[in-house]
Amino acid sequence: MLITRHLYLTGFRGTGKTSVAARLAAAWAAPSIDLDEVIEKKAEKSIREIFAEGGESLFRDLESAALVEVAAGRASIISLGGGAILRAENREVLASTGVRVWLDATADEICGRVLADASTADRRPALTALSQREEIERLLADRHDLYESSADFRVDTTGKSIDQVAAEVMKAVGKN
Ligand SMILES: Nc1ncnc2c1ncn2[C@@H]1O[C@H](COP(=O)(O)OP(=O)(O)OP(=O)(O)O)[C@@H](O)[C@H]1O
Ligand SMILES: O=C(O)C1=C[C@@H](O)[C@@H](O)[C@H](O)C1
Ligand SMILES: [Mg+2]
Repeated sequence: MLITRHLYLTGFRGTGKTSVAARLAAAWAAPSIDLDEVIEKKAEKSIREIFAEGGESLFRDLESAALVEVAAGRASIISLGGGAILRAENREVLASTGVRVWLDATADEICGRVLADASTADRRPALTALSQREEIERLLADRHDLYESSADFRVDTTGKSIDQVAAEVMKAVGKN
């Protein structure tokens, strides 16, 4: 299937953006881009190293630059970092260049997924001084309205398999 606009997957860490993007890309034979990976490739550093060097503000600057670059490219399935919706300039790029699907999940579900996959926690530096569980709860609550207002569709992933979520995204955007 030929996609004519980007499909952006937004949502908190561990909601399945990268996993679902891979499924959609396979189903539609469309390119899939992971914004966190683009940032790491361009910087030639891991996200953890970028945070260690310049903190969250350096990471957010690199994230905004990477988003502008991929948004200008060929129509793709683009999985975003969990905080890509924080900056207004990013939200404008998303709204004007693609369809935005928010993958949501409860804090319990996210904790379970992140704890089950130790590499996820390792690849994502802490953004607060809170415990992992408290950080997830706090940021989910703080970001809720931004995720909501930055989305054309919301898909609740709690208790669903990656294949089920991918099928719901396809249904939501009207391409099965
Ligand atoms: N629906 C699901 N059911 C069970 N496990 C899932 C589901 N979606 C994702 N996972 C698991 O949760 C972990 C995180 O998934 P994934 O990397 O796709 O999330 P993400 O939203 O891209 O996270 P990040 O923002 O950290 O990049 C992986 O171990 C993945 O296998
Ligand atoms: O939730 C966040 O702010 C982040 C999520 C990850 O995808 C990475 O983009 C980075 O670790 C920041
Ligand atoms: Mg991801």
